[in-house]
Amino acid sequence: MQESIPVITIDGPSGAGKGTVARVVAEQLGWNLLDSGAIYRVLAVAVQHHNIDVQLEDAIIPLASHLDVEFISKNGEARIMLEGEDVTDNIRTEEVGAVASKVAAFPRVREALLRRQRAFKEVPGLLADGRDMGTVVFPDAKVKVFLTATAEERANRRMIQLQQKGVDVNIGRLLSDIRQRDERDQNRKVAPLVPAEGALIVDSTELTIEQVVEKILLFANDKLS
Ligand SMILES: Nc1ncnc2c1ncn2[C@@H]1O[C@H](COP(=O)(O)OP(=O)(O)O)[C@@H](O)[C@H]1O
Ligand SMILES: Nc1ccn([C@@H]2O[C@H](COP(=O)(O)OP(=O)(O)O)[C@@H](O)[C@H]2O)c(=O)n1
Repeated sequence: MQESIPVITIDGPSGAGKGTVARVVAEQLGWNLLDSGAIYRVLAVAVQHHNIDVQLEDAIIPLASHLDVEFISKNGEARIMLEGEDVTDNIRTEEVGAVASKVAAFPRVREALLRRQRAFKEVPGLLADGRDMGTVVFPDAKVKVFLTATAEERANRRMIQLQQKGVDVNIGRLLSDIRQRDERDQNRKVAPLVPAEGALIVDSTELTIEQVVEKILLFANDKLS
């Protein structure tokens, strides 16, 4: 029964560590993983590829409904394909993140992506990360977490992450991009970024990845037992 499949949601702002922590927890539990931000990012790349104006909700809806995205494993590595093209790396730029947060503000675009996200709920369980996993997509999830950190710490983490990939970065620009994205994600009319009711709020500013994972696993064990 679909209803009995357990779900853990991790929502929060950019750079809080959601993706990293969700991956580790999913591996430890042997559960499936939904990186919902990747879907919005793929849609952003599709909008760019098809030269669609990012302001035009009506033009983006059909693209969202028929988004030809596949999450596959190639040589043991998780890859993301858009219309047959490997976009795993292109979707991770700050520019694509900014476009993703613009298309994500359209209610009917979000609606068009709902079913696709819910389809990730499969046995033995699901770890879902994003902005509205606990509030809208999986409101019945037994375990909900809101992971955050200061904007300065998140910009710093993003800087280190980009530098490791050999990308030249400006910390001032990163911080202002993160603040703009926070502002858009928190203030949009539909599915704004807010902690779900009953969510465990974890501020990771002063915590290591291992400490965050431990807190979530303890909370999950308690809620699921
Ligand atoms: N608690 C932490 N302390 C230090 N660095 C972290 C922590 N959590 C995540 N990171 C690093 O911060 C960067 C952004 O993490 P990520 O999981 O991509 O965040 P999000 O999915 O919330 O945007 C990654 O390079 C990750 O390794
Ligand atoms: N469930 C989700 C996930 C992402 N998004 C949007 O998609 C953008 C990119 O999401 P992401 O999770 O990949 O971003 P990062 O936290 O990795 O920077 C966010 O800024 C949100 O605007 C959303 O609206 N709802």
